[in-house]
Amino acid sequence: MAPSEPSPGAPRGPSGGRDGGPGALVLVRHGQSTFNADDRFTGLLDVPLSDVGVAEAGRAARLLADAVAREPALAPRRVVTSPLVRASTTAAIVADALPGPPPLAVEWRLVERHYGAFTDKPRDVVRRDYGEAAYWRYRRSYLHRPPPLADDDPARALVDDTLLRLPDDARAALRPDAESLADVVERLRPFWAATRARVAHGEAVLVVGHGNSLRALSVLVDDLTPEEVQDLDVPTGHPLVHRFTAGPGGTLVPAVRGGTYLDAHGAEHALGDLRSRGGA
Ligand SMILES: O=C(O)[C@H](O)COP(=O)(O)O
Repeated sequence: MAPSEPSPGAPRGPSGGRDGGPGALVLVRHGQSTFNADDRFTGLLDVPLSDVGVAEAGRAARLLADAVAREPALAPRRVVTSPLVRASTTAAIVADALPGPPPLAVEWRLVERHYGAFTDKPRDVVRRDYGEAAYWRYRRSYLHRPPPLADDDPARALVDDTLLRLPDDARAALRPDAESLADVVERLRPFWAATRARVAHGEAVLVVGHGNSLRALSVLVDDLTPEEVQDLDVPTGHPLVHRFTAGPGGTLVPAVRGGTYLDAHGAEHALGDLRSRGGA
């Protein structure tokens, strides 16, 4: 994610949680999926974790359990996950390692960005077919939507299958053909408002999502500009802790903009690898 620099003017000090201040937000992108391993666009397809991904989820679980043992205020009272199986499997593995264990809640707003016509396509094929400039624009820009998923595309039935399993309000709110990152930010706003209120009241919340749904959530958490989020990447299976101090009117002031990885060295290594392949 973004370099861990203090936000200008942000008061220092850990999240209070049990001592009366705000709680914490822990973000985890699911472990490597079978499509991540094959370098294919996934979007709304419901693909499982690879064996590497299961191991990454186990590592995330150990990292967070160790951190909670050192700092009990970090213990999530709830785990909120995207309904897609790569995320919900990761969430279950991590939750099982935590005291409680905390209950799992499913939140459709955390599903991955709808990648439109790119869904199910190998990244190198899209790059070849659309050209270098368009490939990067569609992947990294804030406002551009990928070309729409056509009705006769074989991926259409798979995406519809996912959409059918989501609640009615999700189907009404999600664009059926493709999403920009800005679209994902908009659908996450109500989720962040509810989560921010919990954190402001001292709760620690663990959120398990996807490369782009977590990039979009970070826009809201850290008030990132479109330029800042363009360079933001999220490695698989690395817990990222956001701590806050209380701001005016129940707002949260990030103590460290971009948050802090529990395994900073490992996350940096994973980010280098991810960036060498063009990011999430
Ligand atoms: O291919 C995609 O949809 C994204 O780039 C990554 O999605 P993921 O975080 O669900 O792997």
